[in-house]
Amino acid sequence: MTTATELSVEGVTLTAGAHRLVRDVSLTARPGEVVGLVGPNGSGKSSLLRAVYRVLRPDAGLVRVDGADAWRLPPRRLARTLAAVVQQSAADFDLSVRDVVAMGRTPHKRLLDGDDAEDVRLVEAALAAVDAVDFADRSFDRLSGGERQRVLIARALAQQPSLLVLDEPTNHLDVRHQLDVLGLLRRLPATVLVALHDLNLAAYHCDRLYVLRDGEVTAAGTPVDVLTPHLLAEVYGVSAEVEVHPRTGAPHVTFLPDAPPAPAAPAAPVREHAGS
Ligand SMILES: Nc1ncnc2c1ncn2[C@@H]1O[C@H](COP(=O)(O)OP(=O)(O)OP(=O)(O)O)[C@@H](O)[C@H]1O
Repeated sequence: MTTATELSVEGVTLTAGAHRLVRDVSLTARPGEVVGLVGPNGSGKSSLLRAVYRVLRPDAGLVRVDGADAWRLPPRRLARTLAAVVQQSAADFDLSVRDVVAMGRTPHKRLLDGDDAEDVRLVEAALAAVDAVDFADRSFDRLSGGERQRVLIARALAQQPSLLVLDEPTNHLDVRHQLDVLGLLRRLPATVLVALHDLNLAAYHCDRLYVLRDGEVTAAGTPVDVLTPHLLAEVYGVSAEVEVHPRTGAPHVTFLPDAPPAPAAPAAPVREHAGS
């Protein structure tokens, strides 16, 4: 893997037709950090990630990758830096699992180059990293949702990115593979930006979190600073207790069945805490 990359999103606004998806969002992910993007359904997480991996062009603002405007970089150069694991669409690969993972090597090769020994080694290592060796020869199309998700993560690993962007990578995964995948992300010598719904996984595995609400950043900071009962009531409308777990040292959220207290004040401004 190459040296980790710095990602900087500066005042990004995204629209689709008349619909504003994200407004004036700024965030940074420093080299080697795992930064989580959390927020309710429809808050703009996937849209923001699409701007980062260059599918949805910002109407305003910049996405910088090691200082360079990501939208002006040659696509191949960006693909050598950034890999994305996006929400799965319908099956679209009539390929074996190993072939799908090998596609991750494409940005590092010239047209018509075959796989060399290093490509083969990296593909096998990526398959092993997500526990997919046993089904490497099967058709991707016939895998379960969780197996497919792991293969798509392996493809991103084979790409050897220095910046990895993932949209709900734990979707479909059983608890063992959720922990394995997020643990793996932490150990990568890459910068990671990951959208997650599971706040306890986010709390444990992310260095910092950004909370999106209605397309804007409403809070940012370390998990312990951000994941407060007040924020959870305000942003998600849920009642919760938050304790620092004695074994993990990370905040642990317990959701309670009762309604949250009525918010005392209108939406809070962005709170960037120390260390963010
Ligand atoms: N192309 C589009 N045209 C119109 N509206 C869109 C488009 N893409 C997304 N939206 C809307 O923008 C909002 C943000 O969507 P987005 O997928 O970014 O949210 P999200 O936070 O990732 O949600 P989820 O947690 O449900 O995956 C939603 O209300 C969505 O319906």
